[in-house]
Amino acid sequence: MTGSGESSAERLLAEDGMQRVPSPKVELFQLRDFVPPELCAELIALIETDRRPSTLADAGDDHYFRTSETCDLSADEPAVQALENKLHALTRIDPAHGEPLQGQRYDVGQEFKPHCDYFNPGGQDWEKYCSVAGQRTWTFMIYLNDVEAGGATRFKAIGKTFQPEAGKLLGWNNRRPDGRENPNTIHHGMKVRKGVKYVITKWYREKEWGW
Ligand SMILES: O=C(O)CCC(=O)C(=O)O
Ligand SMILES: [Fe+2]
Repeated sequence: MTGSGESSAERLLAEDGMQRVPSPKVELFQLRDFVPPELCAELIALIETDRRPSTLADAGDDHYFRTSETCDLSADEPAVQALENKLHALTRIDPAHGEPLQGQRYDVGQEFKPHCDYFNPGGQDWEKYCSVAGQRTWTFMIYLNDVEAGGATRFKAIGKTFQPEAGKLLGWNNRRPDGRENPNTIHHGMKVRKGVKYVITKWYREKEWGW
């Protein structure tokens, strides 16, 4: 355990099958089959049970910005704990720096418009969301199912699009090498055209989350 909110490219690339997007503009990784099918199914079932409309920091007046449904996944659930353990083994980030795992469900037509996961320093919500735990450091996102059409995640600054694929993990560093926020991490959870899309997102913080 590192005792911090940090992972590293070296650590992630030590994992069999980990692929790094060959761009100097962002530290972005993909790992297929990170979550086995049975665990994906259990996590989907939990999201189905608990979902509610998504909310958003700094959303302004755009109610169509994030139209998916969200669910905070309770760490008391064995499936959630199993995923937390897998993430810790992979990233070595101290779990105390993690926000609770968040599940999302997108129906046909729903999306999460282009955004960065970090909070805007000096933005309206900075004090509210960052005063205790600090900025977001790394994001890890897992697709829980294959989607019939649409639902890809597009990183437009680097021209890279990922297709949903059951069990596939994406991970990226939200900061540049000098520690400032990296706008090249901008990404778009594109509209689902057919079927339903389920993902789980894990965001880590500079400091302990405090729960
Ligand atoms: O659903 C996606 O493809 C993107 C999700 C996302 O950007 C997030 O949860 O922060
Ligand atoms: Fe995001």
